[in-house]
Amino acid sequence: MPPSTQSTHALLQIQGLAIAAGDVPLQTNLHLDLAPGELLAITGPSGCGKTTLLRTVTALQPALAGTIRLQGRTPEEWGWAAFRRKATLVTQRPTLLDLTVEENLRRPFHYRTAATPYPEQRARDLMEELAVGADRLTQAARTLSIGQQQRVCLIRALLMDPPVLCLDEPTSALDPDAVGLVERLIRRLAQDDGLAALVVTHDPRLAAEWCTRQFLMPRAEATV
Ligand SMILES: Nc1ncnc2c1ncn2[C@@H]1O[C@H](COP(=O)(O)OP(=O)(O)OP(=O)(O)O)[C@@H](O)[C@H]1O
Repeated sequence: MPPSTQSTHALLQIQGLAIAAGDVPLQTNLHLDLAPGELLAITGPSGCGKTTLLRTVTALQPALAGTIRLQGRTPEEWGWAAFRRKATLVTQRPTLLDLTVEENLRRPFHYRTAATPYPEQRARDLMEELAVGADRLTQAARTLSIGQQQRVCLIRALLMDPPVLCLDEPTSALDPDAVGLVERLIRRLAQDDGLAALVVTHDPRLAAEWCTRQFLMPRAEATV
């Protein structure tokens, strides 16, 4: 059997996926399904390709083989930009532009593929809920602490309402109180709105308590 974890009503369906660093294969024949509301922890040894999997699933780098379908359609069928809005990566290291927090949050809504206007009140509410504070919307984003920046990156992704979030070590820079706030928010969105997530983590508590299933990725097939 290939390494796999399956669910019954797939929102995201990954079949026979081979992921690589350059052209060196890290994992082959991966099969993963994700249903609405599911939070799937991706765990495994350092260097096995967890981040690479998230980058491949969000169409930021090509797969060596296999198919990815979101709501039944491949990235090519969605169009790359539209697909990335529906399967959105929040990277481990914050990636904020040298602008204010609010300008960063508004940025994705400038593009043609944005279907809705910037949800100003929701942004304020999420800034409060994650204890960054709505008063920081006018602050230069890169002057926030790394933990605050990590939460702003999560808020930026959530404002686009993606059906699938790919979270790479989402709590690595957070203190325990902030971890609790992020956990409560993600679980509520999963329960109430059917948000699904792939969550890469080295934290066994996060994998066991936040997530509804776990996928343990084996060691990389080749050393890069
Ligand atoms: N752009 C790249 N060029 C060369 N090697 C790369 C590149 N990206 C990833 N790799 C290599 O691919 C392998 C997998 O990296 P990846 O970041 O996906 O692992 P990971 O499982 O997320 O690791 P960790 O748990 O340490 O974060 C590593 O050996 C890494 O050095």
